[in-house]
Amino acid sequence: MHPARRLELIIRDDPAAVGEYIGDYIAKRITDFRPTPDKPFVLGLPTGSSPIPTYKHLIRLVKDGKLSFKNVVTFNMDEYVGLPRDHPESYHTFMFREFFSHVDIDPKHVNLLNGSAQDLVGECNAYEEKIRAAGGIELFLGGIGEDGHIAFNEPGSSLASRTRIKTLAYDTILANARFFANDIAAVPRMALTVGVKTVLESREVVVVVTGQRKALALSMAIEHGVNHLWTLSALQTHPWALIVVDEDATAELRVKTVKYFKSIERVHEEVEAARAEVAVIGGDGDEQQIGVITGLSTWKRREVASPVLWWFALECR
Ligand SMILES: N[C@@H]1[C@@H](O)[C@H](O)[C@@H](COP(=O)(O)O)O[C@@H]1O
Repeated sequence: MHPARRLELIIRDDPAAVGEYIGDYIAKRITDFRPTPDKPFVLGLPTGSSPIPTYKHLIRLVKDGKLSFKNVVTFNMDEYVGLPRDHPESYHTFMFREFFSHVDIDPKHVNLLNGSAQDLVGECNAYEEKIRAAGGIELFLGGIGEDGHIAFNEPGSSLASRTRIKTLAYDTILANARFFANDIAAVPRMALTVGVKTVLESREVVVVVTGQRKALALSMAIEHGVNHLWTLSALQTHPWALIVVDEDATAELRVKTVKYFKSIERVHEEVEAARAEVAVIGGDGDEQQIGVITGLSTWKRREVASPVLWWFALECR
């Protein structure tokens, strides 16, 4: 399948529906990839409350025998500096509590930055190297902060940044105080984070954005230019990016933007349904012919057999 060369926005009613959508999406990517021990699927993962419904859905799929993480290698986005690994709010603890302990992943395949490493710079450089050695990240799932940061790439982060130590913005410290019994003083001031460039280098990026408090960040990221003050906006330069949001997160978007992305999804679904009913046979390029295995009449009934849609079906297969 070709990367779709676009930034796509999918809107669902609520966080649970967003989690289901992303969970199914990731499950399909992993299954289609047919990972093996020699060719594992490399998945980037976030923390935060937004991805929890996705983790819940993925766990359900594994428990139902529909998905396996046996041949999946993961890299997490970030970790606080100075919190011991076993601290209840470390991202290491979060990931095992919310996800890894409930699926069939080999703990040896789990990679998290160590925010207590003696040499933090060395830790960051080694992490980048490890990602490279794993063949790069196939799909990076991300969340965002209210200030539009992806991972811990706070406003002003270079869009060419790589894994490094990052001082947290005061807004982020305030937002994360809820995980530290609302004690602002207890929130770490620094973190290790993959860079914007690290995320952009993954072959596909999927971002979850839910809740009205993320609405301005979503608008700044997709309706305005690429800007280091809203680091999620860098996704506009990625060839294969998907943002999945709930209705609340669309509060600051223009009606026109929402309608546009909803219409794109509708047409895409029509094309997907039609594609499922045809197969492509024959030579290359101009000689390529479309052979209908089933459902030509369905195509005709739907009146979607226009040259543009045929082209699209071919292009996206
Ligand atoms: N470093 C993490 C981000 O990776 C995450 O996206 C963000 C959002 O958290 P939540 O989903 O709880 O709003 O929290 C932290 O800042």
